Amino acid sequence: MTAALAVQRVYKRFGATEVLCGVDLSIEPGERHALIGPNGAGKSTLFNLIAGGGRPSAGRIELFGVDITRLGPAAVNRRGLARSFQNTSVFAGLSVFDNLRCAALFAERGRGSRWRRWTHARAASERAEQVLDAVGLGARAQVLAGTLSYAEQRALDLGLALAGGAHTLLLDEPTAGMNRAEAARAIELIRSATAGRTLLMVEHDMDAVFGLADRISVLVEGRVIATGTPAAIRSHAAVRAAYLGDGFER
Ligand SMILES: Nc1ncnc2c1ncn2[C@@H]1O[C@H](COP(=O)(O)OP(=O)(O)OP(=O)(O)O)[C@@H](O)[C@H]1O
Repeated sequence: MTAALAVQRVYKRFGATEVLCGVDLSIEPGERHALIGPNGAGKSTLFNLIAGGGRPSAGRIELFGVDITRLGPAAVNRRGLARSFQNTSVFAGLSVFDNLRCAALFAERGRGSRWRRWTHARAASERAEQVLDAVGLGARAQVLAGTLSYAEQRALDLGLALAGGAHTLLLDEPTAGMNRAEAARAIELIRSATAGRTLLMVEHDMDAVFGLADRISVLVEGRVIATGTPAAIRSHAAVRAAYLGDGFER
């Protein structure tokens, strides 16, 4: 089967510093994959490269078999990969619904006849309605996005990626800055709203990682030292030594 996302022998150097040293990752369509590792391991650098925010020094990145190594962020996004940021990217002055409609319109942006543009506008509104419910913001549709709570803004941010039609999502610390109850709700929301899509997330919260991921890769000093199911990673001696610690019993 063609991988949804394939990272092949990827290196990244900044000057004399080698931050990524031959990273391989293969993520199946529909898989939820978490990337964990200590601070400075290179997780954000790898995310940037996948999303088109930089070029690897060497190696190749494929999205559903298509080489995206040298594409910029907009071109990668057009091919169905969306990245959500810790700093949410919602339009504060627009309503929740209009945020979602804009994302859907942008994805549906139609050229051609007036009739075709009208049908695109209608399809965008319908998609916005669907996503609104999927991310649990149905009751907040007409509220200005800037007045949402932080957790709601993260939900809307996820909604923007879904409304844009992304089949592959990169989530950057989706529960960062949330209390335990908010984080637990966010995990459930991500699980239900992204069903059937491919997910790669960087996350430090081990409840979120072990609760959501089908497989986990552990990055240490620019190298993937282990990839496996949560159970395999939990009991992996090198992972425990390098990252989880011996007190980790979840
Ligand atoms: N543009 C850059 N120029 C030079 N060094 C960089 C650059 N970007 C990142 N680095 C270095 O690369 C290393 C990896 O950083 P990165 O942010 O990818 O790690 P991380 O695993 O995401 O860490 P954290 O969990 O703290 O976010 C760090 O030592 C960082 O200082």
